[in-house]
Amino acid sequence: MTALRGLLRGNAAVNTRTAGRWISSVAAESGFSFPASQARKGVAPRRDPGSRNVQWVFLGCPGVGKGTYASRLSRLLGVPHIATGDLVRDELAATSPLSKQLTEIVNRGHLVSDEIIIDLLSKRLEDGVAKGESGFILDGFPRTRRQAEILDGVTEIELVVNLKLREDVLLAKCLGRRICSQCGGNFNVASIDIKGENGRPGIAMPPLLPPEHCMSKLITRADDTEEVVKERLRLYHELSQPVEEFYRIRGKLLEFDLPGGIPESWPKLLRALNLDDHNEKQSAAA
Ligand SMILES: Nc1ncnc2c1ncn2[C@@H]1O[C@H](COP(=O)(O)OP(=O)(O)O)[C@@H](O)[C@H]1O
Repeated sequence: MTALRGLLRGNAAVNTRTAGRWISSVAAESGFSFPASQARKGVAPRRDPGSRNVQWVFLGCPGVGKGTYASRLSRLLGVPHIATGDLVRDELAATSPLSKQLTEIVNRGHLVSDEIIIDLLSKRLEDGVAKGESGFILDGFPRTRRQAEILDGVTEIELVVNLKLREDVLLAKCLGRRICSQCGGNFNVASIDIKGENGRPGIAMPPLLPPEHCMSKLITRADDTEEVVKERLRLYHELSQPVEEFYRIRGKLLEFDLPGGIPESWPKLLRALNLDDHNEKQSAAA
C-alpha cells in the first residue's frame, strides 16, 4: 500500500528528520510505504507567487463548524477542502466488506484505524494530484498525535486553525445537523440563543436552513444521536490535546473562539487569518 503518496508529490516541503524517523517506524510497524527518494530530499515547496496553495489543517470538536469554514476558505483560496469524515462516509455508502466494518465503528462514535484513514486520505490526495490540485485544507485529520506525526513526516503544514465553541452549543449543533440526501449540502436547524451571564458572553447562532427544494430531502447522520455525539465529544477532548500541543510547540496553532454564527464569525476569522484583503479583492473581481 502506498500511503500519502500525493502529499509527497510536487508541492510538499519535507521535514527530513521526522520523515526519516517515520518512514522507518512506519515500515516496521504497519507496512506503509512512502516514496523515500522524495521524502529524503527536503525540497522546499515550489509556489506560483500569484497563487496561495496553502497546506492548512482545521481542528475542532464535532459540531464546531470545521466543515463550514474550511469549505468557505477552500473556495476563497482555490484549494481542495478534504474532510476525512466525508471520505469515511463515502466508503460507508459503498457496499464493501470495509464499509460494514466501518459502519459499526462510526456508529459507536469511535475512530477508524490510522491505517484505514491514511489509506482513504492517500487515495483522495492522489486523485486530486492527478486532477492538477495543489494545496489543501484538511478537516478531521490529524485527530491523534500519531496521525499528526505521520503528516509531519511527509509534508509541511503551514497553519493549524483550532476552532472553539462552548460544549452546550456543540451538542445542540450536532443534533441540529442535516444533510440534503440529493445535493449533499450541509445545513443546521438548531437555533441557538444563549444569554450572557456571570461575565460569560452570550452566543447567538441562527439556523442554517436549506433552500426550499432541499427541505423534504433532509437526513440526519446516523452518528448524530445524543449518545454518540457525547461519546465523540469525549473522545475528541481526550485525543485532541496532544494534537494541539504538537502544533502549539511548533508555533503553528491559531486558536479561534467562534463568536457566533457565520455572519459574525466569518469576517473575524478572515481577519485572524490576514485574509480580509484577499476576500475584498475577490468580491470586487466577481
Ligand atoms: N482522522 C480520523 N481518524 C480516525 N477516524 C476518523 C478520522 N476522520 C474521520 N473519522 C471517522 O469518521 C467519523 C466522522 O468524522 P467527522 O465527519 O469528521 O465527524 P465529527 O463531526 O465527529 O468531527 C468519525 O467519528 C470517525 O469515526
